[in-house]
Amino acid sequence: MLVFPNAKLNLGLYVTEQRPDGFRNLESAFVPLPWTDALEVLPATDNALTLTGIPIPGEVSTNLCWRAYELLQADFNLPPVQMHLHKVVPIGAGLGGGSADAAFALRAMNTLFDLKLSTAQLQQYARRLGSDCAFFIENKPVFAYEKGDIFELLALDLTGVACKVVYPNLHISTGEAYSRVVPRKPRHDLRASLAQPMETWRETVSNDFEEALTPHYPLLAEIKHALYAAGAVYASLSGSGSAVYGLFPGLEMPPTLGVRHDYLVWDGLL
Ligand SMILES: C[C@](O)(CO)[C@H](O)COP(=O)(O)OP(=O)(O)OC[C@H]1O[C@@H](n2ccc(N)nc2=O)[C@H](O)[C@@H]1O
Ligand SMILES: Nc1ncnc2c1ncn2[C@@H]1O[C@H](COP(=O)(O)OP(=O)(O)OP(=O)(O)O)[C@@H](O)[C@H]1O
Repeated sequence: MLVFPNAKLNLGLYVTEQRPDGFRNLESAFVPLPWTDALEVLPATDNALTLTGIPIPGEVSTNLCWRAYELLQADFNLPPVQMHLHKVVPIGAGLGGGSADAAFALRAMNTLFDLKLSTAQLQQYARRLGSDCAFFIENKPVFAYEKGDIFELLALDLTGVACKVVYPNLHISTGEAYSRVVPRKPRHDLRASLAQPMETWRETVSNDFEEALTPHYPLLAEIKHALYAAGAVYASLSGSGSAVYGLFPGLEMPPTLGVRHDYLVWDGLL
């Protein structure tokens, strides 16, 4: 079975509270971004995970696709699988790429082995693999809260909006990013702000990681500025970075951007 795990963008992100379990509560909106990896999962006689594309740090046995298999294997005594992951979405980008691989692996095995797990059950497994992971089970625009893994569906349709994502070849680890943010009350009601026209978001929809990380990584502000200068109606850091995106509603494709040629750029329609 061949699946294409897509990335996500965060529209607004408020880190609101330190939790007793060491994590933070947050409020954010997640939307799917059609920048994808490719993952093949096949029943096999021996277990294997092979990798191509962008190198993934760490042992293959710690890969989130593998950990997804092990979670289900422990409960359902699955046969061996052969998996191949072709990695395209940059890592440490705030795009949830690793989480998507894990969620799509869970979904693929649910189908392949006819496990009959419900959406809620798959989300429960996904939560054990990472805070972002559960989003990719339904993969629809949501308002997310608590650890970023409890959702309310959002009536926000950005389908067809031209988007540009710039990854400045800078790996920001999620843990490091959180350690730089001091939790505080949300500055705006995110759901109310997102219900207003996109032209207003620049003033009302912000990402707490952007303010905390920009003094350490000024290039994040430079990219955002370049996106606005090119005509973006809204631009922001995604998640804990380092990818910065711009939205260009009404265009068939985002304009070209004068950024460094070693930056990785994704252009397309949401
Ligand atoms: C920044 C976001 O991408 C926004 O969507 C997510 O909150 C990150 O989710 P993720 O990459 O799946 O993160 P996890 O693998 O669950 O956690 C990595 C590390 O980030 C911190 N972390 C993560 C999520 C959260 N709600 N609070 C945290 O403090 C913790 O230090 C944790 O050890
Ligand atoms: N399939 C995978 N793809 C990417 N990273 C993986 C994968 N499996 C395990 N990892 C580990 O997860 C780490 C990446 O997590 P990180 O949270 O920084 O990035 P991400 O999942 O790409 O996106 P985000 O920054 O939104 O969480 C890597 O350093 C790698 O060791």
